[in-house]
Amino acid sequence: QTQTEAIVNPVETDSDKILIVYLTRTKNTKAVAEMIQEKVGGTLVSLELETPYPEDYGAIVAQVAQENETGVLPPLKTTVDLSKYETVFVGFPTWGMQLPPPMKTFLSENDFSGKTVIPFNTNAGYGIGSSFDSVEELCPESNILEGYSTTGGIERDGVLFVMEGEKEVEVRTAVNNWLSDLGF
Ligand SMILES: Cc1cc2nc3c(=O)[nH]c(=O)nc-3n(C[C@H](O)[C@H](O)[C@H](O)COP(=O)(O)O)c2cc1C
Repeated sequence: QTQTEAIVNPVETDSDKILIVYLTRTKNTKAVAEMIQEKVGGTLVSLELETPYPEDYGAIVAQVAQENETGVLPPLKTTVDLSKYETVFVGFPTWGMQLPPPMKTFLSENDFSGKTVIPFNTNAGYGIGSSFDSVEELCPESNILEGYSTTGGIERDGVLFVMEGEKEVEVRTAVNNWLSDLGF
């Protein structure tokens, strides 16, 4: 079925028209973004805030919880001209079982209508929460393809970067299979 869909509605494989935007703190999501780029090409962009989050884990958890509760969209330092891109991969960790506030800012501030949007995620094992649903809500006029998610770090327990050794091999294989299924 996936192959039929790919023929009917082929994904854009011209790497000039592919953008990979990601948010990362401990670099697990960044590692997945780089694996995607190795397979499909495209431009990699890391989302940076005007005012960076605190280094301290407890402090960032508290700040994100407050932003999630109040709906505050933290201003971004990163700006991207989306006009030349047709396919946008958006990568983020799960934060407070939601889409992280900076990615909410990015998706709210830019016009994704008519574009293909593909989410990817790392998390501490509790899953994507409402994050993929939020991508759909914030990009109502986009063609959202099936996303990819894997476990990353567990910062609460002092586990930061895990995308090395066997884990890296396993994730690279899964990412390549997912991208093939999408038609890349
Ligand atoms: C502020 C904050 C909130 C988090 N909330 C969750 C969560 O709700 N569920 C979960 O599974 N992991 C949660 N995590 C863990 C991250 O999703 C996980 O470590 C992820 O792999 C980090 O990605 P990164 O290395 O790209 O920053 C949270 C991490 C932070 C810093």
